Amino acid sequence: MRFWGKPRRKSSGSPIGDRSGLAAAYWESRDEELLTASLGKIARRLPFLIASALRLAWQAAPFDTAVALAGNVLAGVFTVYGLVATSDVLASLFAGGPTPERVRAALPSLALVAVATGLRGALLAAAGWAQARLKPQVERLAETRLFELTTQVELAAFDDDDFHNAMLRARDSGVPDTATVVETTISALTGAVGVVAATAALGFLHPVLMPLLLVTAVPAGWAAIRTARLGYQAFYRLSAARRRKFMLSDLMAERQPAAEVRTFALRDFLLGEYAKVADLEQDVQLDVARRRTVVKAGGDALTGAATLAVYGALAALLAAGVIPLAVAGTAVLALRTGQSSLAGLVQTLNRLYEAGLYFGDYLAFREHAETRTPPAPALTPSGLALLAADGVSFAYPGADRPALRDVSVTVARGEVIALVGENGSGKTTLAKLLAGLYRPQSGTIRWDGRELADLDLRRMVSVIAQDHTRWPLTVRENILMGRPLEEERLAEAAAAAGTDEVVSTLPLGYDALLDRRFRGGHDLSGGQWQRVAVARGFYHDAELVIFDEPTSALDARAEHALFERIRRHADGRAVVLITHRLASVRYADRIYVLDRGRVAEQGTHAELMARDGLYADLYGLQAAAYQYDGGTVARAEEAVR
Ligand SMILES: Nc1ncnc2c1ncn2[C@@H]1O[C@H](COP(=O)(O)OP(=O)(O)OP(=O)(O)O)[C@@H](O)[C@H]1O
Repeated sequence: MRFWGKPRRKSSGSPIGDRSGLAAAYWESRDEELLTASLGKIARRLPFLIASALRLAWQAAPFDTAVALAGNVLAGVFTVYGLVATSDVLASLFAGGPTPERVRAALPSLALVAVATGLRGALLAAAGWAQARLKPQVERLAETRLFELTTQVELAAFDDDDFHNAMLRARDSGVPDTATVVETTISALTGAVGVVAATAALGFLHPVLMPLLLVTAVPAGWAAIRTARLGYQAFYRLSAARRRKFMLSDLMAERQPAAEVRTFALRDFLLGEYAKVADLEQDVQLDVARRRTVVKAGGDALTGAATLAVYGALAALLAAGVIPLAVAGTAVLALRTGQSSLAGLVQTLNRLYEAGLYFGDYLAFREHAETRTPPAPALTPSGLALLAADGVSFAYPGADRPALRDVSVTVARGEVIALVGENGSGKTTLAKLLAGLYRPQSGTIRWDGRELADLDLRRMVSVIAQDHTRWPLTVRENILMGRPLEEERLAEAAAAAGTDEVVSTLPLGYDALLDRRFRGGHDLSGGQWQRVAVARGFYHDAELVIFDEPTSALDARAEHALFERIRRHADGRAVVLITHRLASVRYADRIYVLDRGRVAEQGTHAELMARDGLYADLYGLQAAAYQYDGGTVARAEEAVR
């Protein structure tokens, strides 16, 4: 039951004071459905769920699936057999004659009961083992299939809220519930086989006994469903509170906000907020515990009454001579077996339906993600002579205005072009389009005359992103990123980016793990991380290298050295440089000035200064900021460099 189990939580991301930001989160999207699902709805959906789960189980582990299914079915057969043989034992014991003879007569049937029980136990053990083996294999297959898709879908899919939420739901709830669906499917099958076996045994004993099973099982089934519903209701009532609690727990126990919690003295405030939510949660849980106890007691009382009625009916059948005593005795055993199987079955079906909703999300996501996976291009370019974007426009999914409008730029081998402009003018977006990460909605981008979409650009383009990832790996792995180690190149790349200085301060050097969450892990400063990211770009010997704000966190000396190195790096490659440090783009072969998604100006530094437009304005502003004591712009520029 989800309510009592570990909730599927992800960090809420809600702002601290946001009391209204309690709308349902992606992992709660199914709560309402669980609350309102009718038995009919559950029953209609089950065949699809069971078929999908069994197909997946078969793909993950055919042998274990077969053993789990066959073991349970055969165990059911032996249950029937054992019950019928029990009736023979009782018939021999209740027959007339001296006791030793009656016992002797019962021995063959007794032996059959023992064999049937032993075989049933062995089959159930084998099925249980196969079932336990299935779980990790199914989970692994489900997860692998998901990640094969998430690493392949077009990048734009991650900018689409609906896609992103569906992906998170599939990953956080769908994958774990896939194994649950398989597990509960087999448990449901076990329960169903138990019910069928008991019913069949009763039928063998006397057809009139069959409906009695239903009478005893109905109250237990009702109690099982009612208890589950109470759990859903509570879970639903608490969903907003739970989200707030997750958020508070992140704020109080995570590393990143720890400093501000102290500097702003937020402790009492946060603990107070936590107490409010925890009180509410506790009240609801205690209320549910009380109501569940009442339901269970009611269910037990009703089951007792039903059992009494069934025994009364048995006694009546016995008195009327419809069934003999031995059959009545076996019927009691069969009823007990069937009763517990049926109550278990109802509970399992409820769980199956619940897990099935998330499993359904998983399946739907996979289907949708397939449609967002671009076909693998067959052509890998041998080099790059000219990359040309022509009349390119692009809008992010859901954005009300385009990030780029009718943009044309070119960069040739051996050139450095610079993209400059104010925040939000579209520089990073253009760089991502040039790298083939997004596709333009209109216009073309051609790599030596071929559309980017037709080319496999892996290993051809290297992007040092502005918001580069801080990979929780060693320094060496952070630079190599899966490429083979070439010591000399690693040393060169590290020296060019100034990463060698960072490495020399780490006790384990290149083997230092850059993640404080692990024992012996290190963290780096923003500038040190940037040096690692830049070394990665140099190490990956690509045809097109894009540096997006590579020096934003570097000190002045490192920045100067890096721009020098980038200029040299352009030898034999095409380089796109995005930076706000205009003094550093003076030597670019061409500068494109972007303004609200358009190329407002383009040319060399001298041409743009002579034009006295936006670039000259921005440049003048920066240079003026460096002027001191009446110094000239020329002196100031020197200082910038
Ligand atoms: N993933 C995204 N989804 C939606 N809109 C985006 C996304 N990334 C950027 N934008 C929007 O696109 C526009 C251009 O953004 P872009 O990051 O390209 O600007 P930029 O010139 O690189 O800015 P900066 O100098 O701040 O890095 C902005 O209006 C921004 O809000």
